[in-house]
Amino acid sequence: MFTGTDDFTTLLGAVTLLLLTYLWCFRRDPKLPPSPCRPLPFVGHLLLLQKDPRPQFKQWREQCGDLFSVYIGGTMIVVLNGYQLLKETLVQRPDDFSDRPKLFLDEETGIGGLGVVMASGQKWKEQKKVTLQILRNFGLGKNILAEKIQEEISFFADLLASFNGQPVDIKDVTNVSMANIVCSIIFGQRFEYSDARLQRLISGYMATLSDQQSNGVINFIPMLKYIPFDVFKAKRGAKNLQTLLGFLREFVVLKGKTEFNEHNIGNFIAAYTAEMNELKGKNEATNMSEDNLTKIVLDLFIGGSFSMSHTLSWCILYAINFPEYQKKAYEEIHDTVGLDRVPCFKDRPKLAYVTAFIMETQRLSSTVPFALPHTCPRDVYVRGYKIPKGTYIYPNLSSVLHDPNIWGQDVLTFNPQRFLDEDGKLRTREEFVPFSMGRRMCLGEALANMQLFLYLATLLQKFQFLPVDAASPPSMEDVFGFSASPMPYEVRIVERS
Ligand code: HEM
Repeated sequence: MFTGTDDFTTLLGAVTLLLLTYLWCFRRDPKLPPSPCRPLPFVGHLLLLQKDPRPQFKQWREQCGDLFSVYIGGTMIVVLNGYQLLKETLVQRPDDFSDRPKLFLDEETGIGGLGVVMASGQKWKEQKKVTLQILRNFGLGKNILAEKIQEEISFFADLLASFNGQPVDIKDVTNVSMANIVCSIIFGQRFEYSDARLQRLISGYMATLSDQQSNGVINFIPMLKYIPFDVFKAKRGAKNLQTLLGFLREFVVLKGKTEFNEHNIGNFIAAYTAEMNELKGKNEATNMSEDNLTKIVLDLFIGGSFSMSHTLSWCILYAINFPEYQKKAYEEIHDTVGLDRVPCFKDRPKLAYVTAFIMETQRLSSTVPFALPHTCPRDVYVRGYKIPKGTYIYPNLSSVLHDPNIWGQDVLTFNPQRFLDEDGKLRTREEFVPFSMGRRMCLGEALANMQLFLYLATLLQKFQFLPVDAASPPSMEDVFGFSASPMPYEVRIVERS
């Protein structure tokens, strides 16, 4: 029989043992980047992390410095903050900071690590180079890209006109139009907005992005995927992504085999297939394959749809909230291009205010605040701290785009003027990094710039964007998820006479 004193001693011993085990397991290597506080066993800082970590990361940067670490489960994540540090790492040491970590959902596709977005090393370099080359070729000479974009904009403008100034949720329609642009580039065809195939693609990618918010934690605590009832949407996420990939693969077969013609390579799938056939015909070493192509098609579809749709929605939201800036942009278009023809990409150098309006939208909205996760292929040292091989590294782009030391104390105010000099000429700044920095920078930057310019210039030329209730324009707060999107809002789109 134990006495009360024995019970107490046993309990005290057990607690001490647990405490020592915890301190042993979670002892800090002083060389690792500092953390805001000691992580808890099994969960790390998970319970501390807010749904929107941006304000928290700002505070932790002040507490720990530009480089800090957070733990989810036992997995360390390093957050890189500030322009100088991002330059020191992503730009000046590309071999150390350009790989991607493995992500659970990508592995579930069965073709994980292929394509561009999730690939690393030599395979990634080749696929990115080929993809960029094809897009560049489309942008040269006859400029297939500009033609496709302008064709889509004219359908989009007809749709907006059909609303007759009635309130409409702009996000629903921008989404469809942006996805259609990607379709015309990769498949060589656009769809009617009501076409079931387009709707299927859009619902597929939206489901994938929304699932990622629930199952992202599995990347750091893998055993969570075995929790019953699919609490973390692991199975659902994998199934949705498989469905989307299967559908895209049908197009790869259609455009790359069934309808393939070496002399008509005006769509991405055909151009990639022609290049692959040529290299294989010459027996040259290449990683080009149908699986890589399918994955790139997925990358372009997701990469080219959500960020573009969010950015255009932000542009229109700011236009509603700042009618004086909308007017200024319209007047510039009116005085430079006139009203008898639609703006073309060659007009861009003359439309400095419109361009500054888009840049300020991208800076303030910072739609992809943490870029995509990077990793290092070996242990590396930064500012005296060790980042072990395979660590998840998040470049905090918002910390640059919202840095008052770069942009001034009014950093959170929308003001296109900050991208113009005294003579009204465009002022580009190297700290403008919505597309990230270094080798992993967005592959679609040039396309995005052309697309955003053509959309905004054409839409402002044709329409006035007005709030539904002039006394209370829609909120400029964002919704933080995989990206930062505007809260749903309605707008009245009135044709200019
Ligand atoms: C306003 C629009 C866009 C923004 C703000 C944006 C932003 C980004 C960012 C921040 C990254 C991550 C870079 C990193 O990991 O450091 C990225 C990667 C990527 N983006 Fe974009 N993007 C946009 C439009 C597009 C478009 C139109 C496409 C293609 C049609 C595209 C395709 C990609 C691809 C394939 C990658 C992966 C690049 C790599 O891993 O090497 N993006 N983008």
